Amino acid sequence: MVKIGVLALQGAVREHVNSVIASGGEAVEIKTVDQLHDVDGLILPGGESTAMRKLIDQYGFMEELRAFAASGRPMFGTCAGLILLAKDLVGYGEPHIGVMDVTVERNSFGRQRESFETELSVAGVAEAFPAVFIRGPHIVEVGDGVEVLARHNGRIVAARQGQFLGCSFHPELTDDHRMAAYFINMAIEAKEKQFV
Ligand SMILES: NC(=O)CC[C@H](N)C(=O)O
Repeated sequence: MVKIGVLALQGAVREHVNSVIASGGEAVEIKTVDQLHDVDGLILPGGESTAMRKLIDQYGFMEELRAFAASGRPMFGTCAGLILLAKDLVGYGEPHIGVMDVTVERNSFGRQRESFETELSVAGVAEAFPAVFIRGPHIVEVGDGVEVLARHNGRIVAARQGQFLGCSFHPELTDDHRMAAYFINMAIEAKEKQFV
């Protein structure tokens, strides 16, 4: 069994923990840097990326999150978490963790639709996945080696680059746990590779 950490500084943490458990994984809330050494994959939840960034700096997480990425273990950013992973942010100076080769724009879906649910085809995950958007970002551009997994109205809203998975929506807020299951599989595969 793989152990998945959920960065627990701010945002929709508990829902991700429940979703991982429902998919047959073990889940732990990550509150201290040391706990990162003990997990096979890491989920960066939705919430508010600027608030999360402040706490990341305050608790000395930044260097360790980059080291986590460099170790090859999978990372899954949902909504604000995707913003944290992106190498480039539209109109927003320096990136945060800056490891996934995508350019992300924040708050992409207009005011009257700040919050909505829609069904998406997510490659390799589901033909009709219930996607909840809450002031979500979208991916403007992807680098080489990034696979687009889903679009909404022509905009990229889910992508994967090897160990990195990102989506604009909140897969943990419904009882469809196929995104969590997909990520657990990424962690299983990455762990198996270490032992070959
Ligand atoms: N649901 C979310 O994670 C919203 C993201 C938020 N709008 C941000 O820019 O960080």
